[in-house]
Amino acid sequence: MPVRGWRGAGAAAMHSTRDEAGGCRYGRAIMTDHAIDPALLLKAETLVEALPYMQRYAGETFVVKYGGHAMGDPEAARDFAEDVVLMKAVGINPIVVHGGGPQIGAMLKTLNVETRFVDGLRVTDAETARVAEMVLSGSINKEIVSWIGRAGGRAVGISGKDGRLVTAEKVRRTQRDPDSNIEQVVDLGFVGEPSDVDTRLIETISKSGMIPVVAPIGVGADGETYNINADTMAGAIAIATGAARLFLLTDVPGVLDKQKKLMSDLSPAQIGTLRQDGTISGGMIPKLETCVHAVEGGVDAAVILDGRVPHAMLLEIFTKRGAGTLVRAG
Ligand SMILES: Nc1ncnc2c1ncn2[C@@H]1O[C@H](COP(=O)(O)OP(=O)(O)O)[C@@H](O)[C@H]1O
Ligand SMILES: CC(=O)N[C@@H](CCC(=O)OP(=O)(O)O)C(=O)O
Repeated sequence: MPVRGWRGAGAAAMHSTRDEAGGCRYGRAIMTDHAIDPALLLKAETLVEALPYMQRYAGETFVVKYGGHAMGDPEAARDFAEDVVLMKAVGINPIVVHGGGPQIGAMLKTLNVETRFVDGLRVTDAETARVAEMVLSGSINKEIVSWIGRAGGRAVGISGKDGRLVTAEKVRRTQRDPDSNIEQVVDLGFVGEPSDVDTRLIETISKSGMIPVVAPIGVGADGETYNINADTMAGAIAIATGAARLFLLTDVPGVLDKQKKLMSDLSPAQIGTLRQDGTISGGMIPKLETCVHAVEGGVDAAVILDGRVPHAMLLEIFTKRGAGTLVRAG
């Protein structure tokens, strides 16, 4: 199945058929005696260009991860909410999973709690877990619900704890000591990874015409609260819901190579190399691990997109002018 308009043979065929049948509609219209505002005609063209994509994606689930770095600007948040509401209006089932790393960092700073990351994951003691849940499930989750409401949609804000959506287990990481070269276990505290996803609650919300907005907090087998990287959470939900797409919105144009040039397509094998040669670091590590996991788990494609670009998702889904880094299984 073609995954992007501008790379998909199917979409190209649809466009050429339309051109052969009707010529350029904009060109044809200005041949008449009635002058029609060209800007309006361009708008109509854009809608017609979107039609085959709307038809193709109706009924599909798209998981959208909205990163903390992409959230800062109110205009970007409004654009993001409009994109999600538009997707729902044309029959796609969007599920929003949000981050909030910078916002958790700011709150920890206010509270004078030190924080550090290992491979893009925040080391989380009991106090940090409490703050992370407060910021993610409390303020950020409800803010996104409000933005979607303002854009004319209906959203329900939940975390992985609700309806036991995400059961988590403790992440176990090892790191090689640079001096001794010995592999050592690193204790990240209450950092979890999804071990089970029960999709019933999000399916109920989606089927009722509403948009689920999920905070990346999970619950352990004994009821402990786990702080989960939001990319990891989004990937697990995308696999469990059989999503066709996973969008990861962040604050860079996509994955950049060592010369800072955008890498527009990546396979899981190439991603392994990027990690080994140090091209990717920090938050990009869990992001790309998630993309690999998702496409190997059945998601058609995962795309890392610049959330600062107005309507980045609409351009990616409904036009030939998508951008970002697209990951597909080998
Ligand atoms: N090769 C790379 N290309 C692009 N970004 C990279 C790369 N390596 C590391 N990064 C970092 O990854 C960050 C995105 O991850 P993260 O900070 O977790 O964002 P978010 O909060 O949106 O999930 C970028 O801002 C950038 O600093
Ligand atoms: C374990 C872990 O690192 N959890 C993340 C959860 C939020 C997140 O992932 O937010 P972004 O997507 O904005 O980075 C954290 O505490 O920052």
